[in-house]
Amino acid sequence: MRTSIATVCLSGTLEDKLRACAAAGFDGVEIFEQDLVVSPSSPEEIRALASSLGLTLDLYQPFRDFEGVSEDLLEQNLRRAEAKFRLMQRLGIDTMLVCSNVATATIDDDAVAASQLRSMGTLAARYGIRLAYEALAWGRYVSDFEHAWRIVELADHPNVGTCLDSFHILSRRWDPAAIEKMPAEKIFFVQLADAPELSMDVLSWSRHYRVFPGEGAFDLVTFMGHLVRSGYNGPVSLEIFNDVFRQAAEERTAVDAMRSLIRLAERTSLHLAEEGNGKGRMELATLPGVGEPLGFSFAEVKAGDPVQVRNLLHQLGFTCQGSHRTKAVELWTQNGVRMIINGQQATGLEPGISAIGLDVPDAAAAASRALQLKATPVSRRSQANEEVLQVVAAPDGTEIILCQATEGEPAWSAEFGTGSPLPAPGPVTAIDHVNLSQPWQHFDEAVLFYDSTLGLSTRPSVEVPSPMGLVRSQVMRSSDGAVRIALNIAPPVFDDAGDGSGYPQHVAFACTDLISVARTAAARGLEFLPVPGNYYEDLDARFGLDPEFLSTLRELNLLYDRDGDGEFLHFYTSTVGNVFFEVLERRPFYEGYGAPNAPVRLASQFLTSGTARS
Ligand SMILES: O=C(O)c1ccc(O)c(O)c1
Ligand SMILES: [Mg+2]
Repeated sequence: MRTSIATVCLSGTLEDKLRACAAAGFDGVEIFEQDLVVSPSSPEEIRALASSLGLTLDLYQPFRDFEGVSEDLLEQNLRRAEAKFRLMQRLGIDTMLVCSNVATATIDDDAVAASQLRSMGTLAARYGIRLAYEALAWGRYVSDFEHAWRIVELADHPNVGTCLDSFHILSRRWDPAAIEKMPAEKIFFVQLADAPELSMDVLSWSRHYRVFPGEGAFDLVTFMGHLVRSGYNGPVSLEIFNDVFRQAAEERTAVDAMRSLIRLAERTSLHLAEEGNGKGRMELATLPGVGEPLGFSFAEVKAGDPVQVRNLLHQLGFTCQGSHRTKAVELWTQNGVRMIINGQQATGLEPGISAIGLDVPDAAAAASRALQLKATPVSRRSQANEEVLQVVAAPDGTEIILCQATEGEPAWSAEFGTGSPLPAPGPVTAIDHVNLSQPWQHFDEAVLFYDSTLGLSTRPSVEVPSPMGLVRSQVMRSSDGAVRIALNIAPPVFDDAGDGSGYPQHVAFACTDLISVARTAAARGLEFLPVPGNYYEDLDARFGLDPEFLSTLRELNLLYDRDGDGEFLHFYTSTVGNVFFEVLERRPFYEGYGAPNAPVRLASQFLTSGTARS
């Protein structure tokens, strides 16, 4: 599959964009006219830069409002087109995107549109240029890709073909199966975009909310299946108009973009293996298939001064199982649940979640897959005869450690000298989930990262009101729920550095008896996150709880929820640095995360963090 990307997807100057696309591994780019018009570089310089970067210039776009016009206007439009053909010759680009007229068309007649496109094709042929006619979803008379195709057929000119753009097709819910009926050689170009389900006018949706494949709700795998079966083998190009990507660092966005295409190629290839690929010629690279993660192996908190984190873990029933032979690292356990306190290179650092260890069926394959998906490898300092761990960085910088699943204790735990005589038993049974705050500009990237590299899938996102603004929260989980990672967009008030780091994150432990964990913790002096009295009155109004039970909840600052048959009890510790802990009990078969209680937590954290205005 030849990969391409429109320069409009990225921030920066045209030169910045070209460098970022090349670095991310794209074969080519579409030059968006506006990027060229504002550039101080001449067309020849842009052509030379692209060539030196190994990028082909695949398309010049857009040419607007051409067809369906009066004879006078046609003449002007042809003159305008000819100027662009000359420019394209200087750039060395042979394909121009012509989008269906949205503004100046006055004649709703396919024969007229076709004959005007034919004239344009005859002119283009003199410059060796091909025209790819694209139906914009909000075109005046042509908004459907099959309609655009009928006009191309009527135009019947070798230099006039069509451009398919998944956004315009899927946003209008046209059936992409019709692509298979088109002769592949008349599909001159293909653009891909995904988008979240939104209820708004299609133009605003298209111009502001497109996302890379896999980050939205469109079925691009089926779309690609039809495309491959049509026999198309030209560039597959990303055209993403997105307000956030246009502000984010272009190198990262380009990598995110490439990751989306690599993942889409894999999914398409799997889909075609099931359904058959007809006359498909497109080569689709696959990736090492890896099973889903089986569970959390551990979570790691980095802390310059470990005292506060040690205290919290002790209060929650953990014991120190030992210090690492060679590093300032401690292993704390309870009943097989592992927490690492890492004091290496953490002098002066506020405590915060730095890594998550995931048990995977094949660590080497999982690491290879992640690297092929352009995850950033991380080398952790290790000495001879220590376990070498496979580590990649998630988009927010959290290190993801891919641990070979084993029966019993992992090999690396032998590197910790024995502290406590016995691993402590206790009611805590697992890490239930880890909650990570994401920089706002990398949220979609994070979702794609966890989906593509780890095989976690998304749950519907929720928005939680807090005193700092709405917090968007998205759970990614393995199919059996053994791994759940909740991603939150950090409200900017808490995020001075703009990288999510200012916002507290947490590890949630599942237990079998929340009230006993809370009582032990209280006896050991745990500072609970305080819960307001109003909350308990509301709880009583909603659920009519047994008065004794309600007063226990109130006494211990416990939160409560119910869904279907299941019940949920949980509490939060106070925050140290940037980390706090949650302990929860899922009484069968509660599947959620206590979403109605999230605003209570956020408001209480706001009041106790010193951020509140007095
Ligand atoms: O929003 C637009 O105008 C626009 C322009 C060119 C395209 O290829 C497209 O899909 C949309
Ligand atoms: Mg398009």
